[in-house]
Amino acid sequence: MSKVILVTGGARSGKSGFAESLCKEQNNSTAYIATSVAFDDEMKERVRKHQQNRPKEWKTYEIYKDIYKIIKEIGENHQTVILDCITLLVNNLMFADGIDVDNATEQEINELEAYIKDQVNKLIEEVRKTDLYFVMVTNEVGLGVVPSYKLGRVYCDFVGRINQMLGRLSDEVYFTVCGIPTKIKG
Ligand SMILES: Nc1nc2c(ncn2[C@@H]2O[C@H](COP(=O)(O)OP(=O)(O)OP(=O)(O)O)[C@@H](O)[C@H]2O)c(=O)[nH]1
Repeated sequence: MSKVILVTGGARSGKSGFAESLCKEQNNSTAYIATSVAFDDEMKERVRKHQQNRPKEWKTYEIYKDIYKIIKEIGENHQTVILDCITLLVNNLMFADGIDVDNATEQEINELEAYIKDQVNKLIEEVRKTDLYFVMVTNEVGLGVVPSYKLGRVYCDFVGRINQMLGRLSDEVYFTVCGIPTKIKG
């Protein structure tokens, strides 16, 4: 039976490190799903350090679209998965494959959100068919003020609602503040 865990928190709250420690405790074959795309040199350097610092035995998959399609294969070869992170998955689906949000109609925005939710739902559905210990990292993006520009508001709405959906679908949820994780579900 699978176990699905969601770790949320602000930027630099220690959420990725905590999620990795949960996976290390499992002490078995682990896959790392990276949803980020390194666009600039600073991000490339960040990614390089992450790769250097995680256990050499972990297998890395760099993917943000149709992740559900590789879950069966991952489930056959690994027992544990860390997906870092949901926020960049939403970001990339919005910008790489999505629409010009600033000039989009309400219907186009609703369709884009439905598409991203469908990607996330299918992912969890596939995970539930496996015995994976599946840890997802996300950002708690809505703790500040509501952005004054449309793109920011749409992004916060998408991530907030997808986090709520994942909160419902996860067996355990942790909230990380100042490097301290607190279990808020399970
Ligand atoms: N493409 C790619 N991205 C990676 C890889 N390893 C890590 N990342 C990305 O690095 C990001 C996490 O980096 P950080 O900015 O250091 O962490 P953070 O989540 O903001 O901060 P914390 O809350 O402290 O964890 C995630 O979005 C990952 O997708 C990799 O091998 N390839």
